[in-house]
Amino acid sequence: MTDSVLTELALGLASGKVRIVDLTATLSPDTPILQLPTEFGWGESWPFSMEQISRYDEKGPAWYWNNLKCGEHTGTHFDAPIHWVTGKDHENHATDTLPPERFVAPAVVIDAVAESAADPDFLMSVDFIKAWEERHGEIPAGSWVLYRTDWSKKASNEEYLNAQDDGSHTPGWDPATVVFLAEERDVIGVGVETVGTDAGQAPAQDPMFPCHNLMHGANKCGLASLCNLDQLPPTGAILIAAPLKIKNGSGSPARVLALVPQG
Ligand SMILES: O=C(O)C(=O)c1ccccc1S
Ligand SMILES: [Mn+2]
Repeated sequence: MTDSVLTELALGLASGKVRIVDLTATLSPDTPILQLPTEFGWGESWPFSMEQISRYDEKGPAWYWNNLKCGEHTGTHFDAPIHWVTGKDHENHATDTLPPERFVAPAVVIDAVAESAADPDFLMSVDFIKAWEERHGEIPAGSWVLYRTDWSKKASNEEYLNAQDDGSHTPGWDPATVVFLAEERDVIGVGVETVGTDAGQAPAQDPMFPCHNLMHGANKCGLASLCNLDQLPPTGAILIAAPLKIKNGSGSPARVLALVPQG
């Protein structure tokens, strides 16, 4: 009798034929957060903070716990379609109403490390995607598209945010690429290593913040501040990425894992 597919998965995990890769950055008060232009409420989204309630002491003799405070879009996090005005009218578009089927899905990884190292304002084009598809096949519908830049390996928050007088300079998307992925390839959404799914110079793009505008407008999702994408194959990984089930939430910090076939 053939084993069920989940039995096969369990055997694969036990044997190491399926490896689990953690794509999540550690969440701490040092976690870098998005720097928006001052006219867009910069500073209203708080850095992550923890306030100890007790640690096996007079306030809690047998327990250790903390209060947490942060914005929804902090650290490695999930963007729901409700996050953007263009996604506001979709159904089941918030963190508590998104279908759970969106939280486990295949992922492809597009390597733009060299391009984004050469130009921090690199915008991934449709031609760049199509050249990738020539090598790896068409991006399957229902996949996450992960944008590998190795940005998560930057030595400091300053280098990671790469803020200059005219804002941050970090890679992102040509608007046409977002439309192509959302409409021609029907992806679940895109994931990036940078602090947000859009380029640092996205406020000056047309439309402003095109990945948020067009991806959430198409009822798609986003993942930001991912790490370890260098440990994933171009195709074949399965992503487990779920937001906290926050009522009417626009997003939330998430633990993002990849199941990667070995050998
Ligand atoms: O979703 C985010 O984390 C994000 O990048 C963002 C949040 C709010 C406003 C603009 C942006 S660009
Ligand atoms: Mn976000």
